[in-house]
Amino acid sequence: MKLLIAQQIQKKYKQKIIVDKVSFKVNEGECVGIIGPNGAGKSTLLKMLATVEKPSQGTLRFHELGYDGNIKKIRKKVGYIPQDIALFEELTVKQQIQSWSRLSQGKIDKRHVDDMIEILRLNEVMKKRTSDLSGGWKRKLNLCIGILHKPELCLLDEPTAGIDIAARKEIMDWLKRLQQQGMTLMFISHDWHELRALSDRLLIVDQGRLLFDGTIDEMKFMKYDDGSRDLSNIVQAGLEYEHGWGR
Ligand SMILES: Nc1ncnc2c1ncn2[C@@H]1O[C@H](COP(=O)(O)OP(=O)(O)OP(=O)(O)O)[C@@H](O)[C@H]1O
Repeated sequence: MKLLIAQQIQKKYKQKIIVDKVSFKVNEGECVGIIGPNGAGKSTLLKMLATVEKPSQGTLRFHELGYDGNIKKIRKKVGYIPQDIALFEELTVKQQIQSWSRLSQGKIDKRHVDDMIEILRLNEVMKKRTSDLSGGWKRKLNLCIGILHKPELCLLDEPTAGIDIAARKEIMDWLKRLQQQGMTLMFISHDWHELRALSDRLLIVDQGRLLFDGTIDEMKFMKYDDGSRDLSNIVQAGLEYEHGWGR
């Protein structure tokens, strides 16, 4: 079953095209990785899917709901975790989770929340003030808060950026657990290990365009016809990571 359908979506800031007529579909329960060079338009694409930005052109549908006129309903079903961390710094972790749960428009499933707290090991820092947490802990807390309402689709912008290997593994395990529970995931990453471990499918974005939509295994048949060095390097790195095909 299709969960999300993007048709020819475009985003312009002033006259500059940031996302250029991108179309793709996401099935229920799928995990889609998004990769591309810096400034390619990945975050802007994710923001449109999250209803944070409105496409300048094109259409987005979530199940049978068009994004136009249904933003409130869609936000209940979609979780978005941006790179920036927006937390109440003066609250303890426990208060933070309680406050965001109260602010949530949907019903909170306590088991889901407890499960996230456990797997992200947030119970170790429950009494700490948010302002006293390290960057990695803040990121984990931010991730937990972004999907307190147990959305059907979770959109993550570089969920493991700038954190240590142990915490990264916890986040990966947590994402796998969410996927096993049936959540549909889309995540931006620059890390082939993560993309390989989590994604069923890959979207490669460059200069606002969708250059590839398929499995990592299908990627080895990809032809570069636009001479994009950055993209070739990204694909090359992926292939080298896989089996040394690119060497
Ligand atoms: N609100 C905005 N106004 C004007 N330009 C913007 C705005 N947001 C993003 N851009 C521009 O759009 C381009 C793509 O940005 P975006 O953050 O989507 O790229 P990205 O692929 O996520 O990059 P990175 O991997 O570095 O995070 C950049 O050139 C950026 O400067």
